Amino acid sequence: MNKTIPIYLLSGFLGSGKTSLLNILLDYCRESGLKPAVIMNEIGDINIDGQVIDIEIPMAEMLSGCICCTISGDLGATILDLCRTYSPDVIIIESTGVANPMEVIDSITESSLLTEVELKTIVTVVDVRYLLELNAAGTRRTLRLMEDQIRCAGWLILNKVDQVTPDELRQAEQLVRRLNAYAAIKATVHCIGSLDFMTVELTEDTSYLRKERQAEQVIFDKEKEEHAHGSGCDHHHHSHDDHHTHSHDHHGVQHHHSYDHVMVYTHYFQAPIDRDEFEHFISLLPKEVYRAKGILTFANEDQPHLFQYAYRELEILKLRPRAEISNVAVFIGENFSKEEVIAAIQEKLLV
Ligand SMILES: Nc1nc2c(ncn2[C@@H]2O[C@H](COP(=O)(O)OP(=O)(O)OP(=O)(O)O)[C@@H](O)[C@H]2O)c(=O)[nH]1
Repeated sequence: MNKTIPIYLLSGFLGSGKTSLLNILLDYCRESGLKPAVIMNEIGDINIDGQVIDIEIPMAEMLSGCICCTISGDLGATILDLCRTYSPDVIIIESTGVANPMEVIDSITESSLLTEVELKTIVTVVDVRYLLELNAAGTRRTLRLMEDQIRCAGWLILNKVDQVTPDELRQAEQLVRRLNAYAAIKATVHCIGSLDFMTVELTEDTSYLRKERQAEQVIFDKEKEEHAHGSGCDHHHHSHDDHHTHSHDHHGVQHHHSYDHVMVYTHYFQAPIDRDEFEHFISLLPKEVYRAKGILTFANEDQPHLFQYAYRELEILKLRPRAEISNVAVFIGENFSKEEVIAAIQEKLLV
């Protein structure tokens, strides 16, 4: 009999730490002798994060869209293809930071009709400082998406706790607990120590999601009548069809897309750039560009570098990429002017 392949879905807003968690999970798989396969989804047209994944690990890239909507139809086919080609012991999906996990569940459920896969759990990584900032500012759209990601989780990783005080961490814990009364919560730095769910889930049959979805169908009918609440995957009273912003229509309820307020600009550099000038350029980025990442060749350095910029923090690491990759940077944010970014690149970096 075929074994059922567990799927873990990593969720969380842009820059929260999903790839950091993915790398920890992959290390765990290697140490445990498990054969993983990875699906990486990026809203940009290039997979920067995938370059740090071990070349031996089968990886499917789903680019230029979000698996929760624009390319959701491809996810089932991608899962099927990975299963048939590699027979992995486990599949880990890293969704874009703007994905609404409930939509992804639909695609995974569809693929489970075609092959023996089961969504084990959704792990949502939360940047605690950013969550508190958005909550204090009452910034609706992004906050709402983050809240949906939190509601959907079976596990919640409160990450980047090095950037908040103990009191702020308590506030964040209370906030996420109000949104999700049932998820296990772990506070981490760089997602370290967040592996409990993998070890627990791999040995148990946690079909809580399936059970909830059956319950949701019943509740949905009731809620449609009441048309009462506006959000989420709350484990008790969630209705899949009324919880978020999405562009298509489910059961007659119109939605807007979760991430159409998020913009992406990809810049291909024609020549190596000066590292100091690059760091200066990054420090001047408008606050509307809250996430950037890329692979860069610096002048007078032979090895390429991976750069990560998330909410004013820049990190640059040497890299041995999986594949030959261009000198490229992806800028992500809300309502920023691509022309201004291009002009700044030309002025400050002369490329
Ligand atoms: N200070 C601090 N930085 C962190 C922590 N966790 C991750 N980072 C940094 O935050 C940046 C983004 O981390 P990623 O793991 O790439 O986040 P992500 O969620 O995969 O990002 P996207 O794929 O763009 O959505 C990187 O520079 C990380 O090194 C943390 O706990 N503390």
